[in-house]
Amino acid sequence: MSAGASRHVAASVSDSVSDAASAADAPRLVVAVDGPSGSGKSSVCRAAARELGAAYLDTGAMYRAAAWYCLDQGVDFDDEDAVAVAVEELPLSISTDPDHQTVTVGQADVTDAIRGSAVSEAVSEVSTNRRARSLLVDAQRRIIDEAGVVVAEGRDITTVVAPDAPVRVLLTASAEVRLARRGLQLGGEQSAESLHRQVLARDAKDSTAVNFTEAADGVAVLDSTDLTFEETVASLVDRVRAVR
Ligand SMILES: Nc1ncnc2c1ncn2[C@@H]1O[C@H](COP(=O)(O)OP(=O)(O)OP(=O)(O)O)[C@@H](O)[C@H]1O
Ligand SMILES: Nc1ccn([C@H]2C[C@H](O)[C@@H](COP(=O)(O)O)O2)c(=O)n1
Repeated sequence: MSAGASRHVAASVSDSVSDAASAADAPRLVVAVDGPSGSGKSSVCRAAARELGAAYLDTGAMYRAAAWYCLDQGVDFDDEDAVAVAVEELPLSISTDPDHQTVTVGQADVTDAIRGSAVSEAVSEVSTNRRARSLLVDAQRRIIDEAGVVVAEGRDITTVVAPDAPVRVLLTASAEVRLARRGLQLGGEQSAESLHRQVLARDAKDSTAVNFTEAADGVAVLDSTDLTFEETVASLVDRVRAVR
């Protein structure tokens, strides 16, 4: 199966937002993965999707793109209605190809910009906005539906976006290990305070909107604290192959 290639720019978040488009009779399988910051969701799920020949959906990138758009439009984050309206009109397009992650807002390629500190610090203002969440959840369900076979990761995929997925996994690791991994990922020069803000403080704020610290009924825990990256990917892939 193909993970998709071309991109379509959407008129708003309510329209088509991904490159995923599967035929009605194409195989379907949703792999839902949630977990806290730095647990390895994006890297592990992207690698697993590649190995499975599946599409890959990074829902955090959608929240980040929404935050980028709010910043770009000068939206007042204290005004919940204004944030929701911005997300409603968000012209978002996201690739589901695990080999080519691209995110565009209108004509702007924001793939790199959404990883910057301005967006990282603002994104919880979007993810804790109920109307914004509801719009993005609807868009995610549409993308997943079109993708056929897809590994989707975030904070509420196992519980809200795709609670009926045949594979549902909470990917965890100890706070100490997650901080160390994020530090390494960012080049080893971040202060302890900065890492704490980017990992644990963000988790604390995001936890007020959704629960991703405990596995819901039927969700398997994959604790990667003592696993290598390759062992973690293999464990996820094995769980998918067991139901295929
Ligand atoms: N089992 C593992 N062993 C060692 N390193 C790992 C493991 N899993 C992930 N990593 C590394 O940890 C770092 C953080 O992983 P990643 O960015 O995928 O986390 P995340 O859960 O998507 O975080 P966030 O939600 O904040 O975006 C990456 O550099 C990744 O390669
Ligand atoms: N399904 C999701 C995905 C992400 N979020 C929030 C949590 C983060 O603060 C932000 C960015 O996610 P990341 O790129 O760090 O995975 O979006 C959420 O609430 N629900």
